[in-house]
Amino acid sequence: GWGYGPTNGPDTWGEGFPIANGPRQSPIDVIPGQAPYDPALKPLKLKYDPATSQGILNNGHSFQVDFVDDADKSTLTGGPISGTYRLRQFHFHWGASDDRGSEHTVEGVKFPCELHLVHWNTKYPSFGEAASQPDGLAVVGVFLKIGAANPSLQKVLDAVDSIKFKGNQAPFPGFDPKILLPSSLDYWTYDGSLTTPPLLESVTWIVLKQPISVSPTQMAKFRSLMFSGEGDATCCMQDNYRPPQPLKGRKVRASFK
Ligand SMILES: Nc1nnc(SCC(=O)Nc2ccc(S(N)(=O)=O)cc2)s1
Ligand SMILES: [Zn+2]
Repeated sequence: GWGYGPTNGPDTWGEGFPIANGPRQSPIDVIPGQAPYDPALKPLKLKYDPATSQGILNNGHSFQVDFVDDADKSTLTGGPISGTYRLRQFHFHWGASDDRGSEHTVEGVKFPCELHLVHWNTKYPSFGEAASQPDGLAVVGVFLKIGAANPSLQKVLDAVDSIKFKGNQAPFPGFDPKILLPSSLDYWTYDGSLTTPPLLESVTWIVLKQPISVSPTQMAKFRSLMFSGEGDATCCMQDNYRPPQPLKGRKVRASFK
């Protein structure tokens, strides 16, 4: 199956998923000077209930924290979207070294890691249904920048030893993802896609301008995970990011001046 290696990585995804060369693919390089302030954009409203956090899973491509999404308890409203989107999961993308790892870039600047909080539009009956609709998903992207150790992030990283291999999962109750967000919710927004197969063009991207911090030691913790199952030889889960894709005429808007 698809992955991030030399024989199954992003450059090969178009073979199995032709939409890889579609008109609204993600990630992109954000160029602030070409992303005008749009006064019509509303502030982001993120209301997360820690009681909805459920488990943490190594899915062989990243690791994710899954949320119970059978009620409007952890939601995203406002911002560029209309209606209510429910939080389903969050996960990360990172590099083998601190000079790369993010999916979105800012004027070519790569960050060592990027957090994605994945939400789906409740006008559709399920995540799976929403994932195939042009307004079905909304993903909040947060850059991680090398600096002081991040105690909120450490709560997630402390669980990583229990999910080292593909398919490993563990309970992860009572976690409030709001503590992972930066103090400013200023954002860039554009119409895009899932950044991994099936690369569905159903995502309203909301990329926060302000990064959160991560220490080099914390980055090493991300890289201690494995792409492979127990017993397989292959090495560390790292460089699990897709590079920026062509804008193809899309406009990026800013929520801030
Ligand atoms: N009917 C369907 N069920 N599930 C899917 S795709 C599962 C899924 O959540 N994929 C996913 C892939 C990439 C991203 S990302 N990196 O945030 O763009 C988020 C989510 S399609
Ligand atoms: Zn992602």
